[in-house]
Amino acid sequence: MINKTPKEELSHNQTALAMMKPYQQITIQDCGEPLVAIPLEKFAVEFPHAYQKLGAPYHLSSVDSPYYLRQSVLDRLLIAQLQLQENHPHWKILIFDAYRPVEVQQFMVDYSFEQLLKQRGITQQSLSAEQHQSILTEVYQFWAAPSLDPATPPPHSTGAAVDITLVDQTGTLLNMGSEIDEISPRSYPNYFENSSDLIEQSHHQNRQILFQVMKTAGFQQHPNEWWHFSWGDQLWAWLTNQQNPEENAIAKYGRYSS
Ligand SMILES: C[C@@H](N)C(=O)N[C@H](C)C(=O)O
Ligand SMILES: [Zn+2]
Repeated sequence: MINKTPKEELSHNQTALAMMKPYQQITIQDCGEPLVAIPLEKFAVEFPHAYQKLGAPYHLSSVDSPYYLRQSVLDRLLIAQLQLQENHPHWKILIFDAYRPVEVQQFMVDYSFEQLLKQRGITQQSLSAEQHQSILTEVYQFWAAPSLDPATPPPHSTGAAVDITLVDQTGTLLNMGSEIDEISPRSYPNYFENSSDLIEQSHHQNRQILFQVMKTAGFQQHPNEWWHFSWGDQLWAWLTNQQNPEENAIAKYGRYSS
């Protein structure tokens, strides 16, 4: 992990502020619903969890597992899976990530920044201020800022967001054409929509199956990420209002604190 100097810390925080997203202006009135354990036997899941494998600090939180969601969000995820199984018996939703403490959000932002440096063969020593800024901007297109401000919680820290994919009746992952968390345009939900390549068309169809069942259950999809869905958080409310301005939706969930 990169140990940030105070100057770098300031620069990370300034970039996060400068990159405030429009959905972060949405009012939050937390309904106080509990965070509940996901019944993992009903879904598909990978063990060990991807971020726990990387050493993410779940132990700092009172909820020390990613497999938690707010009650109504879990209810809707179960509805989405039933919807999926109407057309695809025995297929399952694979839960990649759900509740994420802010400490883990910070860890993953730092990790993703470090990975991009590695991929581009840039060392900390040779990193210019411009490169630093531009790589951080890329990271924040896919990761929410690890804000501790109650008015701008990272979506997963509310317990209302979930990162998922699909497995078929044999437990095999459907090919979505890119890995979860890939920082690239291939992660955009409709990236393969107009492809003439048959394999890429099947990636799009698979993404559409996931999108449709989640939409039916009331979820909104992150505009840059085929795998990220939420119900009741600020992004959900903002997207709902974009689609139907008369809704005036506000967020039902803020950062979860026990
Ligand atoms: C990158 C992905 N795992 C994710 O969860 N992104 C959203 C926007 C987040 O950080 O809340
Ligand atoms: Zn997510």
